[in-house]
Amino acid sequence: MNWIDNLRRSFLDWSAMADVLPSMISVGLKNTLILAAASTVLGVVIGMVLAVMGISQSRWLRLPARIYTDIFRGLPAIVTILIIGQGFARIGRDIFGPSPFPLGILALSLIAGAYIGEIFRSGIQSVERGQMEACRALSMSYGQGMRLIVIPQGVRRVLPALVNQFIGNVKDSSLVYFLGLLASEREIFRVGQDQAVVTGNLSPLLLAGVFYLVITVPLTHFVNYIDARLRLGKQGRGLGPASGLVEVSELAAAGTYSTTTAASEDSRHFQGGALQIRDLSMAYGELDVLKGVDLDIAAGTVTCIIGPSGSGKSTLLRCMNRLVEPKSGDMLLDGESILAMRPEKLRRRVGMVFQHFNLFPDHTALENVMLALTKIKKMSRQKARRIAEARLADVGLAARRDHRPAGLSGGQQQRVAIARALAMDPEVILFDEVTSALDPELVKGVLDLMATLGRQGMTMAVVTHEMGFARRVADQVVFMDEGRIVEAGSPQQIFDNPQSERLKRFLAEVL
Ligand SMILES: Nc1ncnc2c1ncn2[C@@H]1O[C@H](COP(=O)(O)OP(=O)(O)OP(=O)(O)O)[C@@H](O)[C@H]1O
Repeated sequence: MNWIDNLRRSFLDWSAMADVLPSMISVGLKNTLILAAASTVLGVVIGMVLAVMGISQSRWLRLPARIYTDIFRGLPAIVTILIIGQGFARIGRDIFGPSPFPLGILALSLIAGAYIGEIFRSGIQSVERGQMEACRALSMSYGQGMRLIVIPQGVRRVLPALVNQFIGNVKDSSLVYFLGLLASEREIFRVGQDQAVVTGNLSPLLLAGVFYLVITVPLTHFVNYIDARLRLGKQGRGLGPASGLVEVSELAAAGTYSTTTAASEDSRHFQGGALQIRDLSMAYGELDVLKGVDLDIAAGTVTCIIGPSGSGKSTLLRCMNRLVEPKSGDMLLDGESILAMRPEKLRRRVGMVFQHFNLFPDHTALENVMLALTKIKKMSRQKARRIAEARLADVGLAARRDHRPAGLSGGQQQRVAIARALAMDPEVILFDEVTSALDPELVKGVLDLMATLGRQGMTMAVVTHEMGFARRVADQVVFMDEGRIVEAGSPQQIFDNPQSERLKRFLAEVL
């Protein structure tokens, strides 16, 4: 078997491998890691700048980012390395001395930056819009929302892709030998190749290949593990997924909120604010969505807004905390014009709970509730923690405070969202179809909690399809159609004695 011997001599010459091993480790491995790590770090900086420019509103920021990316992604790596490494050799010598090593790192960084910028951009843009809305509803500015929630979440999503980029840099570092590195600067490939020439066989190169795999393969598995941990977080042991019955009993056990008792037995009392809406109109472009809405919501009362899909219910709610801006009209909160307030200041007083919860997935239940307290209200962590724990206990989730949203049922997530809004101590809470995304058996827990808040004097505007809830809990029911309030009155007036044809038809369909 002559050819087997040939192969063995070419690739498995153990003594040639043993000879090259020390310099492979002390020179090659070290330099490859320096090249790859430095160019990844620099590439991350360049990439983050490119990503922020790339998603900017300004064309003059987007355009240069686009051109940069197209150029450095389009050119073969070796061309960039030679152009930078040799074309700028003189300047490089003046700045860095005789070694071409720093220019090699720079060239690799410029290439990596173009890819990393695209990775970051797609990561940031893949974060659901609801996350930024939740930030704004918690009275964060756009910049704070980006910095605290959207960018970290986007970056976490692309962590595996970033590690792939590091792996790419490990491999691309083999190209900088073209620049004529000094002997002490040779990377893995160059050490292997030089020794292959000396021994006349490919075993040192095979060893170089093994070294590359030793770096890259464990890294891939490690990042997958980290990714899974970040996503799921630390899950409490022994607390499995909850059924609807468990959810209701969680609330009953919470003590402060009882699900069945009358107002006198509820221990808390909120100081709800009063809302007045005057001739409010709003349009999305050409589409008139609200057409002169007038509505009074007395302090400490529950107003349920019902109506067919597309009638403008959510838009009316979103005007009240200025997630969208009306075209004309005004809204008053305790007599003060909402439109004259700074939106961030308004949103401290008017909280919001969304259909899809919009919890921050990388944060535990406790951290979700604490975040705005520490970052917006500037409370100490201790104080914020105390308040957050109390609000989570109020909604029956003391035992699940260390869970991330992914480890909670929809009903529990929604109760965390309510605790998060309550923790800001608002005067009004807006509820936008908060049970529509829940499995039927989880709806009751959330509605019971809302009913209790209503009895405790929180001013609530509730867009809902739950007619039973509206009838049982609302002080006032408002029926909207085609951007107008068609009828408003007590639940008895609306459900038992509807006046307009449109409301009669609507009730016939939904009841
Ligand atoms: N961001 C937006 N851009 C453009 N049009 C929008 C936007 N949001 C809502 N609309 C449109 O405005 C109208 C009112 O929407 P809105 O969500 O307020 O209605 P709704 O009564 O809450 O309906 P639903 O019960 O289906 O949520 C609809 O025709 C909708 O398509």
